[in-house]
Amino acid sequence: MTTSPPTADLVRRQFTGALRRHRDTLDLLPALEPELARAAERCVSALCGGGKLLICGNGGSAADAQHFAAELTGRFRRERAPLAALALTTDSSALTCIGNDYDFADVFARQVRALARPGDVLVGISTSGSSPNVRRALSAAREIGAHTVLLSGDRLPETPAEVDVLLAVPADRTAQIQEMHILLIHVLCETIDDALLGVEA
Ligand SMILES: O=C(CO)[C@@H](O)[C@H](O)[C@H](O)[C@H](O)COP(=O)(O)O
Ligand SMILES: [Zn+2]
Repeated sequence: MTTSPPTADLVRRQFTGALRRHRDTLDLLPALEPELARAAERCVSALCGGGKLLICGNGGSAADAQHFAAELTGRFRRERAPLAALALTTDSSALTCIGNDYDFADVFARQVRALARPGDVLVGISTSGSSPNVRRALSAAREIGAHTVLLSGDRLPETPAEVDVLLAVPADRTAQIQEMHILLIHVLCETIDDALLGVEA
């Protein structure tokens, strides 16, 4: 099979679309910024109080969950102590055992029941907002007394009952929502670092 390079037209459309979605998200900031602040505040209070962040998602969002956790256990931009964050997507033994013996919809919720404590934060990442394993994880976290944050797109009609903070980006295609999610995740990382280290002059 031969492959042809992308046409200039396709590349231009992709970049123009991405710019438009960034602009749309910027326009939504009056609504989004308070939610981002609430999400960051819950993360900081968990981390400062001896708690942790648990993060989950499927496919590309599993990669985003790992990316987010690594920014915290490693470092984001500035030097600081490692922060307690764990992606629930990385333990193939837990994922296959729970998926095989129980249900794939329980792969994150069961880990949440094992690991989450009151005051922790469960961050669910789902472009549809409706993946059963992410939604069950949020419900399990809520039952335990952990805070719940959901990153999604614009397909949810309303904030699910089990979600404290909804960060919904104005896009409806999975890949495009993911592109905005990684921006929000980096904004959260910067906000967390500012709270812990002080705002840079
Ligand atoms: O990355 C992509 C598409 O860009 C896919 O791997 C995508 O993440 C998967 O289809 C997921 O299963 C979608 O789940 P969700 O975002 O709706 O929760
Ligand atoms: Zn993707």
